[in-house]
Amino acid sequence: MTPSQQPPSAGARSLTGQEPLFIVLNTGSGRGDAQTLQDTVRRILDEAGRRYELIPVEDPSRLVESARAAVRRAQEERGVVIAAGGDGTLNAVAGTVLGQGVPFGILPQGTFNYFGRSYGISQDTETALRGFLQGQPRPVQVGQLNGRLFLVNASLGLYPQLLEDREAYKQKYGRSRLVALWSGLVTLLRAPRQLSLMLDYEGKARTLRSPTLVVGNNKLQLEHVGIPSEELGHGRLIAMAARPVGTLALYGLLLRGLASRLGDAEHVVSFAFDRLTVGVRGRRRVKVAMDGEISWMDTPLEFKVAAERLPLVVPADPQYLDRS
Ligand SMILES: Nc1ncnc2c1ncn2[C@@H]1O[C@H](COP(=O)(O)OP(=O)(O)OP(=O)(O)O)[C@@H](O)[C@H]1O
Repeated sequence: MTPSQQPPSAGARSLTGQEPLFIVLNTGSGRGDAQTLQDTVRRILDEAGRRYELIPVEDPSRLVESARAAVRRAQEERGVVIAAGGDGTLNAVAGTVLGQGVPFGILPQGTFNYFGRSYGISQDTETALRGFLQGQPRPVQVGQLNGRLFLVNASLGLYPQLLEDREAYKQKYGRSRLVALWSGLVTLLRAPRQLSLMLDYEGKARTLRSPTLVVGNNKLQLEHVGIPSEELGHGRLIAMAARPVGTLALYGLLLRGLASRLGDAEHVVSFAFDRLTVGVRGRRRVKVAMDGEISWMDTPLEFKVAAERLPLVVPADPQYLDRS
């Protein structure tokens, strides 16, 4: 049997430490210098005597194409695909890895790095890479929106707007969590539009007027905004929406959310599901954000837990675990 004929679950095979590594690296991610990052990766892998190929991507519109080529090589040579970048980059590479029988490693380089942080994978490249070198794959749950993967969250309405404005602020004022917070406040000063949502899940149909709907697959982020996350990860995702409130109350609610106390608010509805269909009255297409990247999608939207798990390589030795 050739590697490409292996069943998809073979991606969770144990690593021997001899696999060649195909590293897709977004040179535009994070605040650090991409050259320093590449030098660090080369130094550690040369020292460890590992065979590897660095695939730097300068134009992010070519990320998926580069990731597909890396997956093909990894299938042919029983290798591992590693993504280096922010959650957007990890999303693009993970989307090509899922179901292909190839283990997946990450070197988080973004601003928030919710995905890596929730599995204890360090934002420090050296620690993350050393952790990878002695790590093993673990199957992790990912979500899908209309068939496209998300690692951390997928959303529509106000939340994608917040992200789009944040990106514009980032271009102007640089990358920091403070700039992200400030741009969020500015977005809220413009009156957000209410959406008429028709939700269908677990055999229930309900309608909801809300400026935004966010579906989360990340415990850390849910805990950060104060939403209960116990049901997450057992084949369930968590949806959050603001109940219909006046504009002024909405500002209060969203400010509380930015201050990490969204879950306290009686105006937030959240529920767990394995499959959720969302219609949006009067809209055939809506703007959505998936792991921070914005795109347009046809309605109705279908959110679900992906049937396949992603074989994420996580550090086996606790000295490399980093939850900061
Ligand atoms: N799937 C994708 N398709 C097109 N462009 C992408 C994709 N993923 C990321 N990008 C772009 O690549 C650049 C780097 O994104 P990435 O999310 O990797 O890092 P970041 O922006 O530093 O992280 P953060 O979102 O945490 O600030 C951004 O300009 C982003 O828009």
